[in-house]
Amino acid sequence: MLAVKNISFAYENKKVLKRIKLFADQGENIAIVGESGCGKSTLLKIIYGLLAPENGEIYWNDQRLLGPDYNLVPGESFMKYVAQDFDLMPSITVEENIGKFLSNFYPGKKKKRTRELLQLVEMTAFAKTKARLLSGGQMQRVALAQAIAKEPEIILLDEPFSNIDNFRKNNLRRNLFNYFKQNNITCIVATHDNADSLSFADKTLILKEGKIVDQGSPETLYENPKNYYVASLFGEVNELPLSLFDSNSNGETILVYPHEIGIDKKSRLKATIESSFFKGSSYMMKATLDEVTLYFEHQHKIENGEKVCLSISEDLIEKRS
Ligand SMILES: Nc1ncnc2c1ncn2[C@@H]1O[C@H](COP(=O)(O)OP(=O)(O)OP(=O)(O)O)[C@@H](O)[C@H]1O
Repeated sequence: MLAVKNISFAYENKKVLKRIKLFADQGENIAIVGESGCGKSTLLKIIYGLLAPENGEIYWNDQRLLGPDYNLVPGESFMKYVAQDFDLMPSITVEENIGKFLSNFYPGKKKKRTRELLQLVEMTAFAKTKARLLSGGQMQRVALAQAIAKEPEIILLDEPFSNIDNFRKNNLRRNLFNYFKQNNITCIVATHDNADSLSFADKTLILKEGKIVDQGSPETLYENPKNYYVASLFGEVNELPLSLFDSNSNGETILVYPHEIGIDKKSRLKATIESSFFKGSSYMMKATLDEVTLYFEHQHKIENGEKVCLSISEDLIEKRS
């Protein structure tokens, strides 16, 4: 188990992390999400041992991780870290870049493992290509293969798919996160990508200005967001005055995702369409309702200026208010 206990950190006198607590079981996948600059990368660097915390302790099982003030070479043998800037050796091939993390003692075993890793990150076709000729996304895939070459017990990933095109990203993400589960590798991933934090995380931690403001299963955080900040990390969300639905309300607001708003001719909530955005499987409609701007999803495009009656289920209003 990874136990991060009350970590605080400042760059010179700029406080960046405040009393962070994080626990991850063996094989657990934890996503750290939050706005840019909230301290996600800094937290990973501290866990890995690149930065020394001002206060607090980190343990892997019963072993205290002492950090850069005690280790000449950062990191521990059971832990790997893939940063946003991956440093491959430019003048050697992809397979050599991966192979340099494997033992030369059994050449047959090394070859087989390199092949496996190339397949996992879908880079087999580039095995003989020099690293300097790769695109950013291809380099990122090689860096991921390097990190898992020796089967770490825990892996720290900083925006692991940020340079990878959508075409490959979904498959690669499934392959890797399944691989971690199958091999019981603990994974801590700092991410802006909802698919990482919603679809694959066992637990999501929400960071704001260096503090954990909420944590829980992705379903719980998504269904019962504590506030607008939490909900907005998962995508578009409306913060609507409760007075739209309940005349007795006292300035309270309610969070509603666009797909939770429907059209119902019997509803008294009459809105005017302002614009529409094609999203592939649906349209995101921008509308105004009593001078409030809101977004809702609809299967078909509706023309600007048209009036529609919108509805939100009473159960949802009760749950979120
Ligand atoms: N080497 C540094 N020296 C001084 N300040 C730094 C340094 N690195 C990061 N910071 C500051 O610390 C804060 C946290 O940065 P960090 O990179 O951890 O955020 P992040 O949540 O990972 O951001 P992003 O999502 O944009 O990668 C930011 O305000 C950043 O400007």
